[in-house]
Amino acid sequence: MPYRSLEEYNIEITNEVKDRYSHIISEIGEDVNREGLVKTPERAAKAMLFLTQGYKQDAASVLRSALFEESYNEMVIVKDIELYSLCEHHMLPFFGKAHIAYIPNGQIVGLSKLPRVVDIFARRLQVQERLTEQILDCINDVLKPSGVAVVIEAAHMCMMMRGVQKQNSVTTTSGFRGSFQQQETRNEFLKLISSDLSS
Ligand SMILES: Nc1nc2c(ncn2[C@@H]2O[C@H](COP(=O)(O)OP(=O)(O)OP(=O)(O)O)[C@@H](O)[C@H]2O)c(=O)[nH]1
Ligand SMILES: [Zn+2]
Repeated sequence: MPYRSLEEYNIEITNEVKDRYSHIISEIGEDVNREGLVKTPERAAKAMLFLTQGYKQDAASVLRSALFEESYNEMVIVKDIELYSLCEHHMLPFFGKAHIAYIPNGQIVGLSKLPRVVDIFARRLQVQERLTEQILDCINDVLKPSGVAVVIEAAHMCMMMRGVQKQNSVTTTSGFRGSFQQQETRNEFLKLISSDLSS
């Protein structure tokens, strides 16, 4: 296969996806040549490729890029990280918040890298359970902390706009490794993520 630059590759993929969106728009009974829809297949293709860009990103190397040796060994919590993902069953959004904690074991990570890891795994076709575990495992494998915990609370559009049509249900998933498997540590984390410092 001839060499293609990343830019050429992206243009090619965008065009492929765009053609398929054109077809879908026709199939649902719309006129793809109508003024408001002329650019829609391209916009939709770019949006879908943006929302699934996580396949091309390596969460572990993002974490590895900002590790610092420190003796701090208390709980570090980054809570209320907003997330947007796509459910793999309907390709409809699910969205909400992730809360992450870890207890360092000789090294800390740049704080911004935790939300970056959330985005990398969220920007794929997902189920909430696997998303939770992938974030957890990635942090555990790279930081090798004394413990790590992840809680995700999310609303699923496939349960709101269609199907069972429940507007207010929120799904919570969680995962705990190392010292978070102890009741006391886990409870401290759960208490801290449910507290609102501004009130
Ligand atoms: N466990 C889990 N299920 C999910 C997630 N996102 C969507 N689902 C569910 O995936 C299931 C797919 O079930 P199916 O019966 O094959 O699909 P369906 O006929 O469209 O189901 P309904 O949504 O009940 O209409 C549904 O129950 C969805 O609610 C997720 O992140 N985790
Ligand atoms: Zn779904």
